[in-house]
Amino acid sequence: MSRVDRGSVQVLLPADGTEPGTLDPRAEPVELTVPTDRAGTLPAVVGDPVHPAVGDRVVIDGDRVFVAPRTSELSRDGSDRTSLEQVIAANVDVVVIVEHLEPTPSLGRLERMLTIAWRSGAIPLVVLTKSDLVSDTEHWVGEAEAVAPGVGVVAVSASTGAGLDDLDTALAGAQTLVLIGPSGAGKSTLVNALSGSDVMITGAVRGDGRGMHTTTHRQLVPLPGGRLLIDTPGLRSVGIVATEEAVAATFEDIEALVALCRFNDCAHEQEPGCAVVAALDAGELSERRFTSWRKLQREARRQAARADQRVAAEQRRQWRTRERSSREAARQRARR
Ligand SMILES: Nc1nc2c(ncn2[C@@H]2O[C@H](COP(=O)(O)OP(=O)(O)OP(=O)(O)O)[C@@H](O)[C@H]2O)c(=O)[nH]1
Ligand SMILES: [Zn+2]
Repeated sequence: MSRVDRGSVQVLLPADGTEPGTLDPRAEPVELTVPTDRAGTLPAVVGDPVHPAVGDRVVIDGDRVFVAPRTSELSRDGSDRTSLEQVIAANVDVVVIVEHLEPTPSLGRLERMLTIAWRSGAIPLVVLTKSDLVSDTEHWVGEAEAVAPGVGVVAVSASTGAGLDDLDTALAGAQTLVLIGPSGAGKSTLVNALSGSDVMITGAVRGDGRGMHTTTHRQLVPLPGGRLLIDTPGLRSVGIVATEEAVAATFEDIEALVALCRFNDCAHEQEPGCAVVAALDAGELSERRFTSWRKLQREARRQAARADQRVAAEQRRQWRTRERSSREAARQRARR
């Protein structure tokens, strides 16, 4: 699925003669517009109808289109009361976390983006950009590796081409990518470098006298080598949708310490036998990382509580509706 709009979605079909299930960027794929139902959903291969997202794969049976089960979901916090989370990209293999080396990278932001990535079910990869502008690239690669245990870290420069081969190697086997990162980190530049052409002329708006229309910008871009890049507007403003599990995955090192604390319910403050405080005292764990862990944990808990509240509110609403209709039914029975 290459584009999701209100009322319809665009599905890219492989051009004739290309391998089924792949999109060759040289062969112009066939685009199919599929209307959604009034609730904005499409039937799924398995289970309830789903709100389609860019990256969804479909199964076509005659003139019916079904959404295939997803391998991963990148979500943001739903803004309305009916959706707790809004899926903005589906079936992403690798979340490329883009952070600039100049200005100085933010390790806290890396941790935040790692939590988003782990939450999605995709594999994160950290890319430090603009290495041509700094002389301490190796230092920052080390820092990034320390905050991202088990995650690949690559430094690149789109200007000189340094590191682009390493990036290509690190992406081997990844079919569908998204790039997240702060504005100006060099995401669009990186995509153009990966694709060898300017594929990222995005968000163009055209006026034709009858109001403004955004030109059909493809939200899924086929890259050379059979890769797909998802670039939806929602991604640009992706807030954190954290869970405690995703935070734990991001701070694996601290979780390992927590397991060593003497008390199961250790708050890592004054307790005797606290392995976290011991690591802080020994300088093996930085205050910065400890504070960042605490902060993201608090956010995850707050989000879970908010989600619970919304579920409860929705249940109350459904209960009131049911109650009203059973009262109505009782009244009609009484009239007869
Ligand atoms: N020197 C240098 N400049 C770069 C490099 N990569 C990107 N830039 C510059 O950084 C600026 C921002 O790059 P973009 O690719 O537009 O950044 P972005 O992450 O897509 O930004 P948003 O679209 O705002 O999210 C541009 O002026 C680029 O030319 C690099 O490797 N080296
Ligand atoms: Zn402890």
